[in-house]
Amino acid sequence: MSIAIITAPNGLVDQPAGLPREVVSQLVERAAQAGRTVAVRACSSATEVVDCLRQLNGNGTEFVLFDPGAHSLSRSAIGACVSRLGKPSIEVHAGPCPAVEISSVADSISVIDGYGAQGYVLGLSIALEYLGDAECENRIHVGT
Ligand SMILES: O=C1C[C@@](O)(C(=O)O)C[C@@H](O)[C@@H]1O
Repeated sequence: MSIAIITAPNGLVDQPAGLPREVVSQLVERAAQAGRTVAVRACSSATEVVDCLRQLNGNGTEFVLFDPGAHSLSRSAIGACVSRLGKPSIEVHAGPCPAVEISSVADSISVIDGYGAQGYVLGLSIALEYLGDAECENRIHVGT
Protein backbone atom coordinates (compact mmCIF):
# COMPACT_ATOMS: atom_id res chain seq x y z
CA MET A 1 0.00 0.00 0.00
CA SER A 2 2.91 2.36 0.19
CA ILE A 3 5.42 4.28 -1.83
CA ALA A 4 8.99 4.40 -0.56
CA ILE A 5 10.91 7.64 -1.04
CA ILE A 6 14.64 7.39 -0.47
CA THR A 7 16.79 10.50 -0.67
CA ALA A 8 20.58 10.55 -1.00
CA PRO A 9 23.12 12.45 1.09
CA ASN A 10 23.34 15.99 -0.28
CA GLY A 11 20.70 15.14 -2.84
CA LEU A 12 19.42 18.70 -2.61
CA VAL A 13 21.68 21.72 -2.67
CA ASP A 14 21.55 23.64 0.63
CA GLN A 15 19.54 20.81 2.15
CA PRO A 16 21.99 18.43 3.81
CA ALA A 17 19.46 15.92 5.09
CA GLY A 18 16.26 14.87 3.45
CA LEU A 19 13.42 16.87 1.97
CA PRO A 20 11.98 20.19 3.10
CA ARG A 21 9.13 19.76 5.57
CA GLU A 22 6.57 21.37 3.24
CA VAL A 23 7.46 18.92 0.47
CA VAL A 24 7.06 15.97 2.84
CA SER A 25 3.62 17.36 3.78
CA GLN A 26 2.65 17.59 0.11
CA LEU A 27 3.77 14.01 -0.46
CA VAL A 28 1.92 12.64 2.55
CA GLU A 29 -1.26 14.55 1.67
CA ARG A 30 -1.24 13.57 -1.98
CA ALA A 31 -0.66 9.90 -1.20
CA ALA A 32 -3.39 9.94 1.47
CA GLN A 33 -5.87 11.39 -1.04
CA ALA A 34 -5.19 8.33 -3.15
CA GLY A 35 -5.51 5.97 -0.18
CA ARG A 36 -1.82 5.25 0.01
CA THR A 37 1.04 6.08 2.31
CA VAL A 38 4.56 7.35 1.73
CA ALA A 39 7.58 6.27 3.73
CA VAL A 40 10.30 8.91 3.40
CA ARG A 41 13.84 7.93 4.34
CA ALA A 42 16.60 10.55 4.30
CA CYS A 43 19.87 8.65 3.94
CA SER A 44 23.20 10.03 4.98
CA SER A 45 25.35 7.60 2.97
CA ALA A 46 25.18 5.36 -0.08
CA THR A 47 25.37 2.34 2.25
CA GLU A 48 22.27 3.56 4.00
CA VAL A 49 20.48 3.89 0.64
CA VAL A 50 21.37 0.27 -0.15
CA ASP A 51 20.22 -0.87 3.31
CA CYS A 52 16.95 0.99 2.90
CA LEU A 53 16.35 -0.61 -0.48
CA ARG A 54 17.02 -4.08 0.94
CA GLN A 55 14.53 -3.48 3.73
CA LEU A 56 11.80 -2.84 1.17
CA ASN A 57 11.67 -6.52 0.29
CA GLY A 58 8.40 -8.01 1.38
CA ASN A 59 7.26 -5.00 3.40
CA GLY A 60 4.33 -4.02 1.17
CA THR A 61 6.14 -1.30 -0.77
CA GLU A 62 4.59 -0.99 -4.21
CA PHE A 63 6.69 1.71 -5.80
CA VAL A 64 10.08 3.28 -5.12
CA LEU A 65 11.27 6.85 -5.70
CA PHE A 66 14.97 7.16 -5.03
CA ASP A 67 18.00 9.36 -5.49
CA PRO A 68 21.15 7.24 -5.92
CA GLY A 69 23.44 10.18 -5.07
CA ALA A 70 26.51 11.48 -6.84
CA HIS A 71 29.11 8.72 -6.67
CA SER A 72 29.10 6.58 -9.81
CA LEU A 73 30.23 3.39 -8.02
CA SER A 74 27.52 3.55 -5.44
CA ARG A 75 25.04 4.55 -8.14
CA SER A 76 25.59 1.30 -9.98
CA ALA A 77 25.38 -0.71 -6.74
CA ILE A 78 22.14 1.08 -5.92
CA GLY A 79 20.84 0.52 -9.46
CA ALA A 80 21.54 -3.21 -9.10
CA CYS A 81 19.77 -3.23 -5.75
CA VAL A 82 16.66 -1.58 -7.23
CA SER A 83 16.72 -4.05 -10.09
CA ARG A 84 16.80 -6.96 -7.66
CA LEU A 85 13.86 -5.52 -5.75
CA GLY A 86 11.70 -5.95 -8.83
CA LYS A 87 9.38 -3.07 -7.95
CA PRO A 88 8.47 -0.20 -10.26
CA SER A 89 10.74 2.75 -9.61
CA ILE A 90 11.63 6.28 -10.58
CA GLU A 91 15.08 7.78 -10.11
CA VAL A 92 14.83 11.37 -8.89
CA HIS A 93 17.63 13.94 -9.11
CA ALA A 94 17.33 17.45 -7.81
CA GLY A 95 19.61 18.83 -10.49
CA PRO A 96 20.34 17.88 -14.09
CA CYS A 97 22.02 14.50 -14.08
CA PRO A 98 24.17 13.46 -17.03
CA ALA A 99 24.61 9.77 -16.13
CA VAL A 100 21.49 7.69 -16.29
CA GLU A 101 22.60 4.20 -15.30
CA ILE A 102 19.07 3.50 -14.21
CA SER A 103 17.97 3.00 -17.80
CA SER A 104 19.38 -0.49 -17.32
CA VAL A 105 17.33 -1.08 -14.17
CA ALA A 106 14.49 -3.54 -14.55
CA ASP A 107 11.05 -2.08 -13.86
CA SER A 108 12.34 1.50 -14.04
CA ILE A 109 9.56 3.81 -15.18
CA SER A 110 11.41 7.05 -15.57
CA VAL A 111 14.11 9.47 -14.44
CA ILE A 112 13.18 12.92 -13.15
CA ASP A 113 15.88 15.52 -12.91
CA GLY A 114 16.18 19.25 -12.50
CA TYR A 115 13.07 19.97 -10.45
CA GLY A 116 14.67 20.08 -7.01
CA ALA A 117 12.57 18.67 -4.18
CA GLN A 118 9.46 19.08 -6.34
CA GLY A 119 10.80 16.22 -8.45
CA TYR A 120 9.54 13.90 -5.70
CA VAL A 121 6.05 15.40 -5.92
CA LEU A 122 6.08 14.88 -9.67
CA GLY A 123 7.42 11.35 -9.14
CA LEU A 124 4.65 10.58 -6.70
CA SER A 125 2.01 11.72 -9.22
CA ILE A 126 3.49 9.40 -11.81
CA ALA A 127 3.65 6.57 -9.27
CA LEU A 128 0.02 7.02 -8.26
CA GLU A 129 -1.08 7.13 -11.85
CA TYR A 130 0.97 4.03 -12.57
CA LEU A 131 -0.62 2.26 -9.63
CA GLY A 132 -4.02 3.15 -10.98
CA ASP A 133 -5.10 5.63 -8.35
CA ALA A 134 -5.40 8.76 -10.43
CA GLU A 135 -8.75 7.74 -11.81
CA CYS A 136 -10.10 6.89 -8.37
CA GLU A 137 -8.92 10.25 -7.02
CA ASN A 138 -10.79 12.12 -9.73
CA ARG A 139 -14.06 10.68 -8.55
CA ILE A 140 -13.89 12.95 -5.51
CA HIS A 141 -15.08 16.44 -6.33
CA VAL A 142 -14.93 19.33 -3.92
CA GLY A 143 -16.98 22.41 -4.77
CA THR A 144 -18.73 22.75 -8.10
O1 LIG B 1 20.77 16.15 -8.67
C1 LIG B 1 21.67 15.67 -8.03
C2 LIG B 1 23.04 15.80 -8.44
C3 LIG B 1 23.73 14.47 -8.45
O2 LIG B 1 23.17 13.64 -9.41
C4 LIG B 1 25.21 14.66 -8.80
O3 LIG B 1 25.64 14.03 -9.75
O4 LIG B 1 25.87 15.41 -8.11
C5 LIG B 1 23.62 13.84 -7.09
C6 LIG B 1 22.18 13.60 -6.74
O5 LIG B 1 22.10 13.09 -5.44
C7 LIG B 1 21.41 14.90 -6.79
O6 LIG B 1 20.05 14.65 -6.68
